[in-house]
Amino acid sequence: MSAQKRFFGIRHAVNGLGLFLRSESNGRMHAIATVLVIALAAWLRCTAIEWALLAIVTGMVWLAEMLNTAIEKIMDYVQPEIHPQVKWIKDVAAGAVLAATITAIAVGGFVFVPKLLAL
Ligand SMILES: Nc1ncnc2c1ncn2[C@@H]1O[C@H](COP(=O)(O)OP(=O)(O)OP(=O)(O)O)[C@@H](O)[C@H]1O
Repeated sequence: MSAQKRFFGIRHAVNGLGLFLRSESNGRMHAIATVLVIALAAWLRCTAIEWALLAIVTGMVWLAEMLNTAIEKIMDYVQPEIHPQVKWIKDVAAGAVLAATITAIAVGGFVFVPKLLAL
């Protein structure tokens, strides 16, 4: 792949991130939550491994939410009418976001709660 093609690929991906943040209230919520997690981790002086765990689960939530949003948009485009199959697809995609969020909350709890209790 040429360097120019690679550059434009990254530009489209950055554009996608911007679209998600501008058009989706969930995107802005994730951005605020991410800033809060970073601030809390810095304040509580997390170790490198704790930072890594927080980064992984935060990234997982972003990944799940962005793919869920893309799936919702595809379904609204190809099948705007009510259909049981669309319900199944959208519910399962939303379930992936929930699974990632529960994991992130659990890891956040394991990392932050003992540090907060020790203050
Ligand atoms: N075309 C459809 N046919 C059947 N059920 C649908 C359809 N569109 C939406 N639903 C149901 O409504 C739910 C919400 O779908 P919608 O596309 O409104 O997502 P949303 O409210 O924008 O979700 P999110 O909060 O994740 O952005 C789906 O999980 C599904 O159960």
